[in-house]
Amino acid sequence: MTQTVHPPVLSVEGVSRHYGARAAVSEASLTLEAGRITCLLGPSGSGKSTLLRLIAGLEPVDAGTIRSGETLLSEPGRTTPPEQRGTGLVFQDYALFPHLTTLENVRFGLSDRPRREGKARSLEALERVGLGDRGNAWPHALSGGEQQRVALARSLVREPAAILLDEPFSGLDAHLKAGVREELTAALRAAGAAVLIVTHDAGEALMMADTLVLMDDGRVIQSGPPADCHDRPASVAAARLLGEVNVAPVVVRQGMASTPWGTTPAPGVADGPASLLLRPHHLTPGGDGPGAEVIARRYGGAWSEADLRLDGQVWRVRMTGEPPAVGAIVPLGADLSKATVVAG
Ligand SMILES: Nc1ncnc2c1ncn2[C@@H]1O[C@H](COP(=O)(O)OP(=O)(O)OP(=O)(O)O)[C@@H](O)[C@H]1O
Repeated sequence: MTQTVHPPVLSVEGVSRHYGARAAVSEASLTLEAGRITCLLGPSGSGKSTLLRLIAGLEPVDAGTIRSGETLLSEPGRTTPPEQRGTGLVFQDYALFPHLTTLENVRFGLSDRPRREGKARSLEALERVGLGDRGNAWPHALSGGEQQRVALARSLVREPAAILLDEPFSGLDAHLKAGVREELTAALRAAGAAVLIVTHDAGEALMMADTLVLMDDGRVIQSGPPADCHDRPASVAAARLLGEVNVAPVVVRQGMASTPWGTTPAPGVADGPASLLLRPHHLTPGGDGPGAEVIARRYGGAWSEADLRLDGQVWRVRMTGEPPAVGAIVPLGADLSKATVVAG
């Protein structure tokens, strides 16, 4: 079997950035690989944009290093300027020049090259994002998604080894987002560059990323494939970043945690109080689980929700079909193979 190789393009190791006494980014590490999309996800103020600016070379690091292969790009006291880093940046608002055509906007990225070469390469970049026939269009005549692809083409035309995008879908209407996301993902994958996308939308990150990097309070709290981060969260904060989760206190003894459904492994968690994490769709009313009281129900069409109380703990359950009536006592089952036990 052949294995796809994704060479590291950018290595960020232990970088920090302070504003006054406050650390916006603390000892963050990540690796961007060729042909792979990494999504940086975190709540507002967690340091995502600051980390992106450090990687782009728009700000100096206070600690740590950023390297491209063997080349050192950032260390305390030394920052290679953005235009010399081989990194393309796509801003939130696309920042197209309204008085330049689509082709001229893209060619602007190559204004240091001979005119003929610049034009040929710009056309090629527009073709790569599916806009080869829109070179003469003015930005205002393009949809939001098309403008975004022009911004991407302007970045791609310089053939960057890495492309950084800050909240690329935030300016788009909800009904456009899914389509634009697919188009942009396809164009980015076709380009073969290492891609970093900053977002605060968990659904978006889960769908787009090959690798997720979760940030909270300036720190990287978990990174890995989306399904691993979702199903095996490293902490309560990491679990909450990727969607709703039940958090229940449990006690760990000799590597096993006791739950209302029996014991479950708690690898690496010290004996004593800990937290059991279970997503609402891994709980089901019915079967032969212990009896729980329905205290709330929300019918939602394809998916419905109910809150069930069991031994003083309220569990959020997500199910297909109608939820049971409020006040009913129903058996509550859990898929313990999907449970995670974390410290704290
Ligand atoms: N230039 C600056 N001067 C002072 N503080 C800053 C500056 N830039 C960012 N901060 C602070 O650093 C922290 C991280 O900000 P950052 O913009 O990186 O977060 P974020 O995760 O991108 O947030 P959002 O999703 O809201 O854009 C915040 O507390 C912010 O107020």
